[in-house]
Amino acid sequence: MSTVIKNGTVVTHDMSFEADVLVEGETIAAIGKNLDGDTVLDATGCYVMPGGIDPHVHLEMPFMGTYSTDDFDTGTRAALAGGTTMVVDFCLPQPGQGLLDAIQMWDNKSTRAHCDFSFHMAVTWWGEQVFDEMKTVVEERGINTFKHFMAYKGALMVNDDEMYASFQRLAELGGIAMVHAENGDVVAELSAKLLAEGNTGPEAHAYSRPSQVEGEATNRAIMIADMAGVPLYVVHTSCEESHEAIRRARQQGKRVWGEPLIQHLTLDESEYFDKDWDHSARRVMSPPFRNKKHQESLWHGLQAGSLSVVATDHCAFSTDQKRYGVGDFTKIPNGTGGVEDRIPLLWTQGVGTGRLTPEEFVAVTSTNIAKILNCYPKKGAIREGADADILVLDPEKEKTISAATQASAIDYNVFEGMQVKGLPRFVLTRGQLAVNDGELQSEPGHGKFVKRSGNGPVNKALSSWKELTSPRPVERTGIPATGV
Ligand SMILES: NC(=O)NCCC(=O)O
Ligand SMILES: [Zn+2]
Ligand SMILES: [Zn+2]
Repeated sequence: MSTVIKNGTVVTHDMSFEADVLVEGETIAAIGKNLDGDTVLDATGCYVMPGGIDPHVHLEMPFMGTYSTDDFDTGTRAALAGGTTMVVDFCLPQPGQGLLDAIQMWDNKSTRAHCDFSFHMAVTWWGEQVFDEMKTVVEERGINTFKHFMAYKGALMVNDDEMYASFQRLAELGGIAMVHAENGDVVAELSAKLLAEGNTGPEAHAYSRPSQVEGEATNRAIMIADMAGVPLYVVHTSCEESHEAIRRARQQGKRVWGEPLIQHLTLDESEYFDKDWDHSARRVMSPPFRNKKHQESLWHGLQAGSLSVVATDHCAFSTDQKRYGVGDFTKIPNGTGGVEDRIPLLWTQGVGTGRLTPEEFVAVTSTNIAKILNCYPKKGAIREGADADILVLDPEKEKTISAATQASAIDYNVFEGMQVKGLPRFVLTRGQLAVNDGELQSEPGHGKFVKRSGNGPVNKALSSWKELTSPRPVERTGIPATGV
C-alpha cells in the first residue's frame, strides 16, 4: 500500500520546493514531480513538513503526590492532533531504584502510544548502581540523554557533586547531559519565607522562582558540563538570564542548547494575578511564566539561533489535582499542557508574524532536536528513506483553542480562547494516516520506541577537542636535583 501527498510545498529546515511525496509502508520512498500512489492526499495550498518532535513531555508522571493526567494514550493522541509525530518522555527512578528498573516501568506505561516515542533517563540519585547501569542504558537501551533536576529539593533534585560525577560518566559514554536549571536551595528558602509571610496563593509560586534562580543554575550547569567535557541541553529556558548564559557559552564554542517552551513564548506572568484561584493554579509550572521582556528574549534567541528547540514540557494536571495546593502554593502540582497546541501556536505567532521563516519553524519544531537526539534523518526529515512522519499544514485553516474540543484528557486549556491560523490537514505517523482532513483517527499501540545511540557527531567533536586540549605534563630536560 502506498500513499502520495500531491500538490504541496515541501518545507525542510533549509529549503522549500514544490514536490509530491510518496510513502511506501512506513517510510518515504520518493520525492518529486507527478508521483502516483494507491491513496492520494491532496495538499494543494499546504506545506508538507517533517512531523513535529516534542522532546519534553511527562505522560502519567508520578509527581507531587499524584500522576499527570495525560498518559501515553491520551497524550500521544493529543500530540498527533496537533501535528506532532514523536514525543520524548523522562524515566524517573525513585531514590534508590535502578535505572533499568525504571525503564521497565516506562516500557509498561507506553504500550498504548499512538505515535513514536523515546525516553530520556533522569539521574535522581547517585551511587555505584547508577554509574554502572548508565552504560547499559546508553549502549543497550538506546537512551543517550540524561536529565538532572537542579530544583525540587527533597524530591528529584541532585547536588553539584552528583551532577559532576554523572556528567563525567556521560562524557565517557558519549551521552548528553540535560538540566532543569533552577537553584533548588534558594527556591526552598524563598518558598518557606513566602508561606511564613502569608503568601499562600499561586502567584507566590512565581515569586519563589525569580529569573535569577534560573540564570544562576544555568551558568553553573554550563560550567560543570564544560569541566566534565559533556554536551549540555538546558530544558525549559524561560528567561533572559538563562538565555544569556546559553548564548555566551555557544559564542565561546561550548556545546550547549536551550529549549524554550511554547508556554513561555506566548503566555506571561499576568496569568498568576488573575482573581480566579483555579485560573492561576492551572498555570503553575516551573519555571513560571515571565514578563514580556523575557518573552522577547526567547523569540530573539530562536531568530538568532542561540536557542534551538521549542518544546512543551506537557505535564497536564486536572483542576482537581491543582486544588491539592489550596492554602499552600508549594503543593500545587507543577505542570501545564501544550503538546496539542505547540505547532499551531508557533506557526501563528512565529511564521504568521514574520518572526520565523517556515524553514526556521521546521528546524525548531523537528529537525534540530532530531539531530541533537541522534535520530536524524530517520526522524525530523523529509527525504527518501526517512520515517514517514509527516505533517501537512494548511496555513489558511483557523480555530479558537478550547478545552471543549481538545484531545487532551484534562478539563481546561492554558491557551483557552487564543486564535490560531495554520492547522494540520493530514498527519502521518510512520506511514499511517492519523489525521485525515483535520479529523483524528489515530490508533493506540501504533507508536514504537525510538532507540538513539550515543556518541553522536557533537560528542565525537567535543571529545576530540577535549583530548587535544587536555592538561599534559611539560617535557623537560635538565630537571634540578631535589633541593634537600
Ligand atoms: N515543569 C513543570 O512544572 N513540571 C514538570 C516537571 C518538570 O519538568 O520540571
Ligand atoms: Zn523541569
Ligand atoms: Zn519537564
